[in-house]
Amino acid sequence: MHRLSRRSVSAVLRNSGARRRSISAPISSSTSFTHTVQDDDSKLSQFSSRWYSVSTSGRHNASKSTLFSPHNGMFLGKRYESTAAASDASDPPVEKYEYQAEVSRLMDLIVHSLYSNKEVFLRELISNASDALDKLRFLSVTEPALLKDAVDLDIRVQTDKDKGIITITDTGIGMTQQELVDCLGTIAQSGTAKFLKALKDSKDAGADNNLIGQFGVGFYSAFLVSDRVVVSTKSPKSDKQYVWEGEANASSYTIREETSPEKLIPRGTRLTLYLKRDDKGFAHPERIQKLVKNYSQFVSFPIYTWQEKGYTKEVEVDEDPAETKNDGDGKAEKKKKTKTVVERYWDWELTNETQPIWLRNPKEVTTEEYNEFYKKTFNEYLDPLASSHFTTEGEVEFRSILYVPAIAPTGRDDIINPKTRNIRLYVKRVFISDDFDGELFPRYLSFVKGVVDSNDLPLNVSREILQESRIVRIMRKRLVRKAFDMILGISMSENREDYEKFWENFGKNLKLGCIEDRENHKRIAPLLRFFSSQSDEEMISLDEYVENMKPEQKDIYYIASDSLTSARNTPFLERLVVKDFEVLFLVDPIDEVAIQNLKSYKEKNFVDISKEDLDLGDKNEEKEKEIKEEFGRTCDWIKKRLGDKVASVQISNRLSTSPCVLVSGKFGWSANMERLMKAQTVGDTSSLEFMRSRRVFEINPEHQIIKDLNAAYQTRPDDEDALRAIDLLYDTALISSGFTPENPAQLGGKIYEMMGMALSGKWIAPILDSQRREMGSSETVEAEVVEPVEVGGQK
Ligand SMILES: Nc1ncnc2c1ncn2[C@@H]1O[C@H](COP(=O)(O)OP(=O)(O)OP(=O)(O)O)[C@@H](O)[C@H]1O
Repeated sequence: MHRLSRRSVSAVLRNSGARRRSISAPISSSTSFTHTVQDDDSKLSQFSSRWYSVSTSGRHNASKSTLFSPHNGMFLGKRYESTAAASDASDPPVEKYEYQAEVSRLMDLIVHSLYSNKEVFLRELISNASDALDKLRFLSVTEPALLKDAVDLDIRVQTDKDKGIITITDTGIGMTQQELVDCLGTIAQSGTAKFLKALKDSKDAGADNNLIGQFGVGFYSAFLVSDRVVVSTKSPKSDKQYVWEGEANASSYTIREETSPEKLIPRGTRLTLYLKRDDKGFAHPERIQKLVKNYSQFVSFPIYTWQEKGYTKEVEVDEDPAETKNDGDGKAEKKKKTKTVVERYWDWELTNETQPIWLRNPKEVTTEEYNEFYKKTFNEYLDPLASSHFTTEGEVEFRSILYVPAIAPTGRDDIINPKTRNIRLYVKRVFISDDFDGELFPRYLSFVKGVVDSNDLPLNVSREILQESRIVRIMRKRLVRKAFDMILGISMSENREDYEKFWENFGKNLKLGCIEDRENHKRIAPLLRFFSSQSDEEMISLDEYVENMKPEQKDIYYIASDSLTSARNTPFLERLVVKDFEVLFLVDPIDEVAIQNLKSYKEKNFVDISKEDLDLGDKNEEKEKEIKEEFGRTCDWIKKRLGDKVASVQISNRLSTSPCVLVSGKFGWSANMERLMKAQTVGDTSSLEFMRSRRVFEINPEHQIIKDLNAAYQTRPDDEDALRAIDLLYDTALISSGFTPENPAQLGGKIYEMMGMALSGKWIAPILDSQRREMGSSETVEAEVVEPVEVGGQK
């Protein structure tokens, strides 16, 4: 589908007279009358005072007239008809025009500002040339006669380093006399106008940005490096060729007809830049070649640069009479001598790749070519894991090749650094930028590399434009979708190792995506991988988990832990293992938050098995009632002893071998989360305290210790040993459930105390007995009972 290029659109805008001054009389000719201009545009008015002062200065003995566009009456500038030119009857008249006030201002800025990135001038001018060729190509579809001159569509850059001149010639659409005035004397709603606005804003904000580097300023960037610019142009719409001439610092320009036969061109535009003294270095052929390669490598028309070449050849050299041999017959044998010389000549050299790989038909590009392009463009030494080449059409059109690198950059910080320069944006094959901050890809996908070439964005797209543009938002959506398709492709590859490699390098990014990109949960979830209670050596996908679910299983279970070993051994697993329910092991600190953000997968909720109210689908209400009757009061007794340390004490349905476990509140933090939060908390710990008080102490009524405690409550509820056993049970459950004890030394003390009680002279008593027997005494010697040690003020 053919589309009008952005520049044609900007020309339309320019001609529409939007934001122009109001004109109060009908206009019949472009030059016929003077007119009072009223500036009702506040933005323009800041420049207009200069305009009026210039227009009334009248340096020349010239007749003045105000120019309006014949198409729409738009104000274009003022024209002086030079009397000097008119005096020579053989020369066509040179017409002198004032720049529109904004152009003067812009040129003034360009000339008087010290911009470091001057070299962008070439990119801008080549891009104008490429646009002119695009426009011609587009129009020739309906008007084939436009191509009747049979000249190739190309761009040629010639340099004269001695004189400091650069000539850029294209065979594009050219400009008529009127277009020269419209286009090179005025600024409409183009990027250049935005540039001026941004410049004003940045000045207001006190910033001194290198705005030309960011924006480009179209044609006027020629004055970054030139004192004088001559534009000689021939439009197929006109029989005549016109020459526009402007100087840096001047407030006016001239237009005349080209009459020298040797300067006539069949079609297109020739720009001659007379470089400033300090910028003559740009006229070195090698430098120009380098700039073309750097900035305009993928312009879709051939760009030739004028280069010196050489070839070697053998030439005969004058023979030395001393070396002439006599063959004995008296005849002298002439010995021919040659030498190798380098013959130098100048010729055009193709300097860009005319067909960027992304413009080619994907069916015709080999994997090797994609990989080569990737390595060359991104300075990579490994082939990518995957690539995707696509075109989008419709609302927004762009072409792109995306890649998933084989490895993550070294230094983990880089992984979620959006400023990775991984996406190179082109607008109509002109390289625009690779310096993005999440505009084209969310930061969690910033590892994806690639090129994006849009026809819909303005060439001088700035970060601000990118952030605000609806086009960019649509592009971003599509790019993200394509990136996911590409990753899904790796995950479905027969070679499981590929995805393992991907996961190892970029798994964290996808988990971050679960947290940051709700919109794409459906795309991210199938790509996640975890170890599980039934697969702790090979990670599984959520699909594999769901496939492996038992018929009576409703939810997807998980436990978050700091290591596989502790996940494997957690008491929370016990009943699930008995029931053969698989449990995901979330051992990466980010896992738990990621899963909590997902909430469910394929309509199955994620359930943390370390939290209150775990329902394993096997409730037996009668049995529960029975147990409650038997242990209910014991629970209350334990709660009384533990006080505020726990929210409640309940009978567990998740234990089989452990006596008890400490469960997090339904909406509280798991042990894992508590540990992570603790590591990050500085200062106020009130939320930690609160979460702690929400824990639930669950007891296993089948366990002997609990049965003993139940008996203790019924017989001697005040027994010190029983109460100490409750304390120790709590502390032990704290550790085995993954929490950190608040006072490890005190816990140590309690353990020693219990050990003392348990052993109570088990090995020493027989020794004492035998000693006594040896001494012949019949007295029984009491084994020394270890007294409880007081630790931290508590026995
Ligand atoms: N080589 C060329 N051939 C034909 N027309 C040209 C050429 N160079 C410039 N023009 C005309 O001059 C106009 C102004 O060019 P300029 O580069 O200043 O602005 P732009 O390309 O429209 O917008 P931007 O400010 O975004 O670059 C162009 O829109 C185009 O119509």
